[in-house]
Amino acid sequence: MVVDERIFIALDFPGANEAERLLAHWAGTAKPAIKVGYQLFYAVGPQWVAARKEEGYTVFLDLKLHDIPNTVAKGVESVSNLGVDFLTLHASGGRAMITAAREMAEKKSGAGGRMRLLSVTQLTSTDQAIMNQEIGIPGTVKESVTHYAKLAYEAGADGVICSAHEAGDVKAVTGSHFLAVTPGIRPAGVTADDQKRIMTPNGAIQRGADYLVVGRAITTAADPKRAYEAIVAEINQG
Ligand SMILES: O=C(O)c1cc(=O)[nH]c(=O)n1[C@@H]1O[C@H](COP(=O)(O)O)[C@@H](O)[C@H]1O
Repeated sequence: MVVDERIFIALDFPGANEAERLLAHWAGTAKPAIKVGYQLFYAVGPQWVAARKEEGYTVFLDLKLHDIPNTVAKGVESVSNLGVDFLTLHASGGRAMITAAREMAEKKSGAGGRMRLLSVTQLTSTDQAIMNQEIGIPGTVKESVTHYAKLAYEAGADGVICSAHEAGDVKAVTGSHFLAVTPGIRPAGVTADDQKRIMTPNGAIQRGADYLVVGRAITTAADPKRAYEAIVAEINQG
């Protein structure tokens, strides 16, 4: 069984039973990288997450922190104790908030290294009309994403969450090592659901994405492992 560290499976489930049933498909094989969002986190708590780390999973904790710098730093302090690999925070929280998070992540770095911080730019469920008319940000989505990417880069984040459409633009205004992590992944023939800025797995890699976040295309498939393996095969085709 092949796993690919570039794919994070979004464990968007109501509880531990559902999440563990999904992970059981990989029992006895290499472990896929997982993303725990707040639906699962609020249900199962930090101990469940720490236990997955102890089992050897690469864990991306998607809590999308957004608050005053001191509060976010304290949140990062607590999350750092879990040993997770990645944590999200909103770039729209501003420079001081992101820098406070980075400083705390550094202070708390241990033998396993430092937790990496990913700043959310414009959600992949947002298109230009929503951004302009509802959120009140003028211009194009690309302009907003690159603005936030530069801010996040300068403030000390390790990368951003953006759609694959902007992955190359993000690299152009930051650097090749600044991570572009892309949800909104839809293999050919899979419905977009609530996502607006979607891309196929191979299209995302071709546009410079470092990591793909894939939820329903795997978790609601009749055979989740087969769906995952098809995505691995697609991105390795090049
Ligand atoms: O931060 C995220 O992970 C995220 C940011 C974003 O802009 N869009 C987005 O879809 N996500 C997450 O990525 C996953 C996408 O799920 P699917 O649309 O089912 O593949 C969900 O867990 C979302 O919370």
